[in-house]
Amino acid sequence: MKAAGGAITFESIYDDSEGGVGGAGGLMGHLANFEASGSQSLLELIRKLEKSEFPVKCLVYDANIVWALDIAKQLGIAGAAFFTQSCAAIASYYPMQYELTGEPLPLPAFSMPGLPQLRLPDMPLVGLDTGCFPPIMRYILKQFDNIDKADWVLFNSFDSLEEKVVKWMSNLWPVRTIGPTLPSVYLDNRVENDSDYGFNLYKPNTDTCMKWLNTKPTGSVVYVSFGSAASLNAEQMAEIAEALRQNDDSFLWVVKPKEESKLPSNFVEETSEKGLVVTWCSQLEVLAHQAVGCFITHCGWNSTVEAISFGVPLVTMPQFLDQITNAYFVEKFWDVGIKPEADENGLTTRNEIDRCIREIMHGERGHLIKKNAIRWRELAKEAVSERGSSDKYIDEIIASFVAT
Ligand SMILES: O=c1ccn([C@@H]2O[C@H](COP(=O)(O)OP(=O)(O)O[C@H]3O[C@H](CO)[C@@H](O)[C@H](O)[C@H]3O)[C@@H](O)[C@H]2O)c(=O)[nH]1
Repeated sequence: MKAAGGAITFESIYDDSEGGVGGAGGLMGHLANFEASGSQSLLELIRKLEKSEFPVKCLVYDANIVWALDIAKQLGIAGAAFFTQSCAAIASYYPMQYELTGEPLPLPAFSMPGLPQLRLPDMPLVGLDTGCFPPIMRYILKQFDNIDKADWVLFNSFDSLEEKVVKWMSNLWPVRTIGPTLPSVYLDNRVENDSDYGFNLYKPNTDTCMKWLNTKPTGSVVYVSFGSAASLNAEQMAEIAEALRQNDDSFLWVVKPKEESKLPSNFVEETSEKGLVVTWCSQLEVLAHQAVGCFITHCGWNSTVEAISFGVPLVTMPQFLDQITNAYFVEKFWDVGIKPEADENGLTTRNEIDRCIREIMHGERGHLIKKNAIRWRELAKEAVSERGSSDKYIDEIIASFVAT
């Protein structure tokens, strides 16, 4: 598949919910408002484009936005659901939808040896909500309401990474893995000038991070980030801080502005010789840097795929939802990371984190994990290279519209 920088144009849809997620109705209120105003605005946009040089042939929508598919169908265009979580995570939610409705599952649930079948009351939602079945879970399961009508079901994954589950899921829907969905400059470098897609990405602190990483030896830095949504409690933040302080390796830690007050006092100043703390960074550039030797992560799916694509070993500290499944696959199936054990109070202690960093950075197991990580990195590249699985699927999908 060929694409040229600048071949993508952007249009916006209108969302009139005041304050967004932070508004009076919170997340659920925002989602309801978004449905009301966003669906109308999306409909108008597609109708406007019908008369343009580039009428819409297919609507690729975040699978969480189920109403987008209804609009595509209403307008007679194709709809492709794009899941932003792994195939395995989505497969683990799927039976819960049937648990909820009481209908029988159309096929036996996907099972992996050692991966427990999640049931509704087990869903780990720490930090998101309380109660065994909060509204957010109901919202997630809504993804399956109309999925049978989607023309394609896409994942930011690749076939060899999730072979068994992709096979299982293909009995349900027209599944295609099209990942890793990273700029080609980080993978096979086939697309010219694509690093920024012609627009400015949000990349704060890049110079600071790159200059600092450039001074560090290969594989010597521990990168720590918990993505955009997770919020650790102060006690857990302190344990990570002390682990990084007592460990001999250098570290680069992304601490979001709302978390900064949870750092032990004077931590940044006292560790400035070996550590850099920033509020955000360009994670792709950091993970691609040869100085990074391991990544302490919450295992959000994007971070997991990115680390796999760059061959960076992981220390996993999942917080909720799919992150638990991702961490499980990282350790047990792909063998690219280690999960520190939490104590009886759910706290992952400084000594345990430190032990895992040492093991990954300098231990025998770490050596094997690094080798595996490099193998997965090659498979990720292969998937998006000419005639690789993801490349072929993208061609197939595009060809299906060109033909119509
Ligand atoms: O300093 C940083 C930190 C993160 N990132 C990027 O931000 C994204 C973070 O995504 P992810 O790792 O998936 O974490 P979350 O933002 O927490 O993702 C939410 O959405 C994911 C996809 O649905 C789920 O897998 C997670 O559980 C959910 O928390 C990645 O692309 C990172 O490269 C940066 O660029 N700079």
